[in-house]
Amino acid sequence: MAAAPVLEIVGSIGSTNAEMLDRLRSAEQPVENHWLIADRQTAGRGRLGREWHDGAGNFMGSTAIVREPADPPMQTLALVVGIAVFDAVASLVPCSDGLALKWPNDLHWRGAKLAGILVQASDNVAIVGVGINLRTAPSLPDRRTAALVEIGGTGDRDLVARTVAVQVARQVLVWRRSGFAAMTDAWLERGPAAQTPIIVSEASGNGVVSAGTGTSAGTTGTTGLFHGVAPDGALLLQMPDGTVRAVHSGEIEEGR
Ligand SMILES: O=C(O)CCCC[C@@H]1SC[C@@H]2NC(=O)N[C@@H]21
Repeated sequence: MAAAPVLEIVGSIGSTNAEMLDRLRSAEQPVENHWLIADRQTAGRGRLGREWHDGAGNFMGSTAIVREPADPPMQTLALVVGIAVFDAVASLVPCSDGLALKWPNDLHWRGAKLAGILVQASDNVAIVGVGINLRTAPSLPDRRTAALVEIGGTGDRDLVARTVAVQVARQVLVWRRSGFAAMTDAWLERGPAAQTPIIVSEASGNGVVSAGTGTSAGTTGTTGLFHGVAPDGALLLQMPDGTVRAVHSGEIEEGR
């Protein structure tokens, strides 16, 4: 069994991920199961170079996963943490029916974003950052957002922190013992239904670029059907001609 998590709580900070990366650069030895949690972030980061919006009473925390020689590929960690965050949140809401993972690692409530995960890996350490809207859902021009208290869940940040930390430790243990290939079913049980129409914008470097092979009102990207996730964490997209294509980085939205 993993040791009990240590929660280091700070007031205002730029970004818990950036702080953990700074600690790594200053040769501080990272310890697993240690979470740095901020009351507020002034420079929160999201995937693909986006900003992560700060909100009073929300959960914003990061931890380190230190690579062991026999560990599965680090790029699958983000999906593993997605499973953990799903389970943590599901245990803290009265009914989890509307919760779903969105590839690669967002958590949605009836299509509105509730939580996001940012994994930043160096050679042998992955910094895993988790943001969950507990009390404040930011207003964004391009997406719907939700907060846990709005859906009947807890607004107790420290309870959420403990629950997330325990679930992440649990899923990382499963990942280490069995590999992500053995966890794809667990991800799919929490993810979109097979054959859901989706539009994929593939990422290159830090930004999202359209693959440019299809269009839908106001959106460009590759349109296809959700076909699952691969053992290496890639999204499997079934193309209109029936072939299946693996997408390693990018963004999806539901199509029609
Ligand atoms: O959805 C995303 O794009 C990922 C969002 C990750 C946000 C968390 S909040 C704690 C940690 N610190 C950051 O700056 N980002 C992550």
